[in-house]
Amino acid sequence: MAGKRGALIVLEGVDRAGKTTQCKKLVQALQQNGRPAEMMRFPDRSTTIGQLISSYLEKKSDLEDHTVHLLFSANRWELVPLMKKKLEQGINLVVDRYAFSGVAFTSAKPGFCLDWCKNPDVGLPKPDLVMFLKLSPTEASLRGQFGEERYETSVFQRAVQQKFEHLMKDASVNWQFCSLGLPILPLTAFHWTWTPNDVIDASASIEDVHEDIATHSLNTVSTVENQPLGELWK
Ligand SMILES: Nc1ncnc2c1ncn2[C@@H]1O[C@H](COP(=O)(O)OP(=O)(O)OP(=O)(O)O)[C@@H](O)[C@H]1O
Ligand SMILES: Cc1cn([C@H]2C[C@H](O)[C@@H](COP(=O)(O)O)O2)c(=O)[nH]c1=O
Repeated sequence: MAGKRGALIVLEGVDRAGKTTQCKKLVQALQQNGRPAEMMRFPDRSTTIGQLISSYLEKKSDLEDHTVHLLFSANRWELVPLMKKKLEQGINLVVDRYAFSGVAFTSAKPGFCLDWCKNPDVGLPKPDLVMFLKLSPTEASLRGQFGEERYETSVFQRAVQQKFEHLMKDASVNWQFCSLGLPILPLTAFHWTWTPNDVIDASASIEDVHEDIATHSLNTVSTVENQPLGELWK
């Protein structure tokens, strides 16, 4: 590797957690700090594979569950050469969802184990930082357009959240946590406000969440620029 490489930064979370909003703000902030940055998102609905996925998510077509899982993964793999090229050019990539969504959403369906779901994504470029935006399904369901696409029910999102929590126990991944939103019912308070030691102190405001995300990202960008890119789950 000749020069400094860019960082691979991923934002994850349940639907409507604010990932896209924060990715856009982070790209702007990095650029304003003199760090080249671009946003990518998965699924990337612009490719041929992405269009199959999009039609499935919009409930215009049906796909067998294993098949759509592999399509989501293929959609990431088809973008790997471009991702590596940009990272080698020193461009920081801010990615809206990645393999963790792939595993969390499919393994929330009956009959899917975590290991089977992870396998197709083993060896993808490993994120230097994965930030998880935690939002209760109740609050998510109150945000714009929730319910239009497949998977957008509170029951399913709750199952997805549990799968994410399991994935976050994997210390081989550089997780950072953001806790958004206040608990609505006292009984759920412990669950939804629980955060591990390594916490981003995020409030519900877009600006406050952004500040935390930007701080962690700038640290990561500086730290990894001379380090080799890793391989996920290897
Ligand atoms: N911190 C926040 N507080 C209140 N509303 C927010 C916050 N962040 C984002 N929103 C709003 O919530 C909605 C969903 O935001 P956004 O599209 O960024 O989420 P997302 O996680 O990318 O959603 P999805 O994964 O479902 O596409 C938007 O209407 C956005 O303006
Ligand atoms: C990457 C990925 C995503 N999904 C799910 C998660 C969401 O419900 C949709 C994508 O919605 P967005 O508004 O475009 O973020 O797809 C999934 O099931 N598997 C995946 O790998």
